[in-house]
Amino acid sequence: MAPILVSMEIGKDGIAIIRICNPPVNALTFSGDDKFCVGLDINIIQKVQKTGDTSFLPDASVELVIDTIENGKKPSVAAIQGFALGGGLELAMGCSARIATSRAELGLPELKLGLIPGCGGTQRLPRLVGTSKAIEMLMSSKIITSEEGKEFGIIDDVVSSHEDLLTVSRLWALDIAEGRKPRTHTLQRTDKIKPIHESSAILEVQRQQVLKTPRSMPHYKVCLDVIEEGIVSGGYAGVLKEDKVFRELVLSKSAKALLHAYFAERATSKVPGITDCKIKHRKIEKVAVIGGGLMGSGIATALILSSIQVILKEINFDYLLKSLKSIEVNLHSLVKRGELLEKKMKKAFSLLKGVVDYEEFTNVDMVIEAVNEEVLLKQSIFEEIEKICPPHCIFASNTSTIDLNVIGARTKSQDRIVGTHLFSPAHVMPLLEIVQTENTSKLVILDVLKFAKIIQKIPIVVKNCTGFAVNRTFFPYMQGAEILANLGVDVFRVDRVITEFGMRIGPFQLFDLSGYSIFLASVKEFAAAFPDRTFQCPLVQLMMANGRTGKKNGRGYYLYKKGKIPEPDLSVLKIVEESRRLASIMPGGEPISVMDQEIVEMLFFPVVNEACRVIEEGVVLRASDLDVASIHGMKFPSERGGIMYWADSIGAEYIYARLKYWSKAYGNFFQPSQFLQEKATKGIPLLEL
Ligand SMILES: C[C@H](O)CC(=O)SCCNC(=O)CCNC(=O)[C@H](O)C(C)(C)COP(=O)(O)OP(=O)(O)OC[C@H]1O[C@@H](n2cnc3c(N)ncnc32)[C@H](O)[C@@H]1OP(=O)(O)O
Repeated sequence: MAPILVSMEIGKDGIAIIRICNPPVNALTFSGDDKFCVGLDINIIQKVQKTGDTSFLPDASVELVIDTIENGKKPSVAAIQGFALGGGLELAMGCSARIATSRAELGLPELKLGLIPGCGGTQRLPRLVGTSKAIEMLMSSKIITSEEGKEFGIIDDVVSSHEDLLTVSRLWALDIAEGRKPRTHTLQRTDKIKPIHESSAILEVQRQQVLKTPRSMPHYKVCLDVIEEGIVSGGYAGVLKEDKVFRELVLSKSAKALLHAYFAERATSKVPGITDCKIKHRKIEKVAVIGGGLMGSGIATALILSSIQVILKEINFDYLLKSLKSIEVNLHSLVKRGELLEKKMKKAFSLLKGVVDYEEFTNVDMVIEAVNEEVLLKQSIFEEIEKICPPHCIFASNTSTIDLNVIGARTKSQDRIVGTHLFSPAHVMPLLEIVQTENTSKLVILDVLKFAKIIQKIPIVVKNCTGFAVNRTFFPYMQGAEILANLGVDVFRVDRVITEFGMRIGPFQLFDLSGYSIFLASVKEFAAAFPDRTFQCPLVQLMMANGRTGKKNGRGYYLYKKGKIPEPDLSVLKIVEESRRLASIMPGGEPISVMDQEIVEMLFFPVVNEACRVIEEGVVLRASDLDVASIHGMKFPSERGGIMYWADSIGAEYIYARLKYWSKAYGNFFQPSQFLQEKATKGIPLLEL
């Protein structure tokens, strides 16, 4: 690791400017060129986790932040630009004042990494913004703007430019040093902290919330305990407890898994042969979206929120108005949830233009087709846009199943065709699967990778195949649930066990939410591509024949009523019985008996198995891409590190043995892949290629 450059320069006014430079993001440093500090160097955390030796962690909490900065002889002022995150914001909160540029971003995201702040953040944040706000910021790991920071009480002054930052910070330092402004010691402040009984009540409400999070996430509750220690016994005692807990948590199972997920996510934007070459990406400023249904309107929402100009095309004015309305609803719901300012919503909406023809397509940089999954329709659209769009324009399809070569078969622009598979709702779900065919140019992939960054999506670059990486890998999860139901396992028990494992909802509720007809269309595609391992299950058709369409008509495995939590509909059990009779896969005609753990394994081991095939076929660049895909595409619990990390924590040998056993008992669906067998026999982790 290169040494961190520290410089100190004393100006004529007697104010010393300390700069510590540690590119690219100033990990636990004061002030580099464009980022204040993004917190403790995460590579150090990784080193501690690999070695089990916590002595690699800096002893900064008391000695540096309390003794030197907060209680030192001279007052200090934090001049913040870029990011002040984690330990970076904690250093700033130890200063007597904080000045930030208007574009600076602040936050304590440690809980996202399975940790709690370790430099006094659990103590100083409540003292600056009040207990409730501090808990909200900590629990959500949310990053806020400097304007919000000022409103909440973290930031003392916001300046409009980089040039003003040092000038204004210097003035603040002089004013404090010469007594014109008070020198504050955040840790000693009590004005924002409510009396103990009121604070305890706030903390108790949060504890009840935390109980709802998976058991494998201890740090949420521990964080509340540490905040409480500071309220009951004082800030200094709180800092000491925080330091102790931080060091324990670094080595916890969930922190290791979450850090793996963090590094896996970082890796996805690095594509050998593309991002390491000297190709320069082009700007994507104006995008046409074709089709304004659920996906298209979600995509348009995501784009305008990222300041991209959007032309939304529908086939007639009726449909167009509906699409524009959906986008408006999407934006309003973000405002209502406090995730978007009214002003920004208006600006976003002004970037949208609805059309019913191709006239406006002459100067777009990219087209994203998001119409129904009909091959002929998509082919004619691509043929049409090739005639109208400029030669640099990228032709993207949001298809989740159809072969991109088939979609682009009637064009000459094979090199410009790419898959941009977003997940619904597209303005909320963070994953973007970028599908490259053998003809897609490197430049187009590079452009779409940059585009992903602009629209704040996590990209994974995958090869063209049925279901691509995410749907293909997770299709067996839904099929596994159907098999279990037909083997005699209660559908509601399956959902309960799976949510206890950490999935947000169980597979049967997922059937209800995603819609039965979409699932049936996938079964058709998968049966054609992988006939040997696709289970033809009568259950979904039976549900539809009984007038159930899931959430759409309020009746599925669950009953859906506006504003109410979905309730299991026990009358569905008769339909499940009928399916069991038709499928006839119960050994000896009797329901099988399984432990809860086996339910988890029978659903997720087939996923691991398919993931192995996806890796072997080179559909993904690295096995850890499937961890990212599982967390962000399927909501696999991040504290388990993703599907492959979780599989490795169990071991390929055990997974192989279980699949082999089930394949003999229940059929080919469970047949272990060659890749898994090899890894199991050689004892090599699945993440190791
Ligand atoms: C004691 C304390 O309480 C404990 C802590 O502080 S724990 C650390 C808390 N801080 C964080 O979690 C911040 C993590 N970083 C981020 O969220 C994002 O990187 C960011 C929002 C700061 C910047 O995003 P962006 O501008 O898109 O740049 P991004 O590509 O992510 O990062 C640039 C490089 O900096 C690295 N980096 C970012 N944060 C880092 C950190 N805290 N330590 C070491 N490296 C870091 C990234 O890995 C990346 O390296 P790479 O190019 O080799 O992959």
